[in-house]
Amino acid sequence: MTIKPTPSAAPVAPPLGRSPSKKLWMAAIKPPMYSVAVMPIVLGAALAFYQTRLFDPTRFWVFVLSAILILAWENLSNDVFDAATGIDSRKYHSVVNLTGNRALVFWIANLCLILGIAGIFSISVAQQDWTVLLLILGCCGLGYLYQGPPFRLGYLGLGEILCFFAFGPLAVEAAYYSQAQAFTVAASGTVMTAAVILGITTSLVLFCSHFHQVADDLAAGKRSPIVRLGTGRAARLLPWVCGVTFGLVILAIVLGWFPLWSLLMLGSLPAARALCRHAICYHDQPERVHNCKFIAIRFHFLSSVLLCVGLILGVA
Ligand SMILES: C/C(=C\COP(=O)(O)OP(=O)(O)O)CCC[C@H](C)CCC[C@H](C)CCCC(C)C
Ligand SMILES: O=C(O)C1=CC(=O)c2ccccc2C1=O
Repeated sequence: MTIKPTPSAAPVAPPLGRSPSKKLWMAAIKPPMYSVAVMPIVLGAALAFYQTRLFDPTRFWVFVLSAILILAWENLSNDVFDAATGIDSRKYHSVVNLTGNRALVFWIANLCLILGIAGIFSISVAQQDWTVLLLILGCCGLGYLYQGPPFRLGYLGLGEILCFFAFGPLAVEAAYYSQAQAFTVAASGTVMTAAVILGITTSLVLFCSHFHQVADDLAAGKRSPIVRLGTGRAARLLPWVCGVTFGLVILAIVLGWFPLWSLLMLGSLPAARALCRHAICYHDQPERVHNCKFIAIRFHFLSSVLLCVGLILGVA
């Protein structure tokens, strides 16, 4: 299936036809979304502390800032690349539509990427070891494959898989290594299980972001998992996927990979239930389900924070 880029869609004026409102800019920047960049770093550092009692605050904060910059690149370049296919023609909070200047957004995105990678590079220089840089370059590569020409794998419905590996195993292992500077067999079960859990909850955010976009995605030839499954079947999948994350925590505790305190993560069960109920109730009502990804972010954030707290308490 080829996606024929259309001529750059003329910027769409905001609904009111006035200069973009603060609300549109907040929707464009979407601050809560950056939880998905921060939590892999927090989880990786918590895992390293649990395993090695090591924590370097300077490396941690440089990594967090770098991750935020890299995710800013991903989102800004997403608007740039999607402007070429016309899929965002009705996305009033696209930064390209808000500014009407695709080239400017493209170069700002690239600046964010360069600064983000420079931060990661400084960590690798400090460690005299390129492992962290290579892992994060791999994340960036997955990010480009998702939306960048000529790949646009997100249009084939592969975004959630790319998202899982980028924000799960790759980012968490990179954050872990930036602190522990070693991968041990003994730690691998703990680190990988936690990374898989975070990868799943992060992919859930992307999955849930598509519920209200079925019409636009279909029109642009984007066959997201929700376009492929249908909104009803997709919504009914959520309880199973959330259940897998809780099952993995219990399994890891039984296997001795997680401390008993990790049961704290079950505290995010209400957030998971809220997500599932919202999607199941409103899956075919775009005007009601459009905020589903932010409910997914609340589950993602709570579950990962509680898992980190459980790991740290498990040290004591
Ligand atoms: C931009 C992303 C999703 C939005 O896509 P969509 O086109 O549906 O958006 P709109 O509807 O708002 O137009 C995120 C896609 C994630 C991608 C699969 C993987 C990104 C990897 C990051 C670049 C890596 C960050 C690593 C960091 C945590 C160290
Ligand atoms: O704008 C969005 O819908 C998303 C942006 C983003 O950076 C991200 C990152 C990881 C998972 C999902 C998402 C989005 O849905």
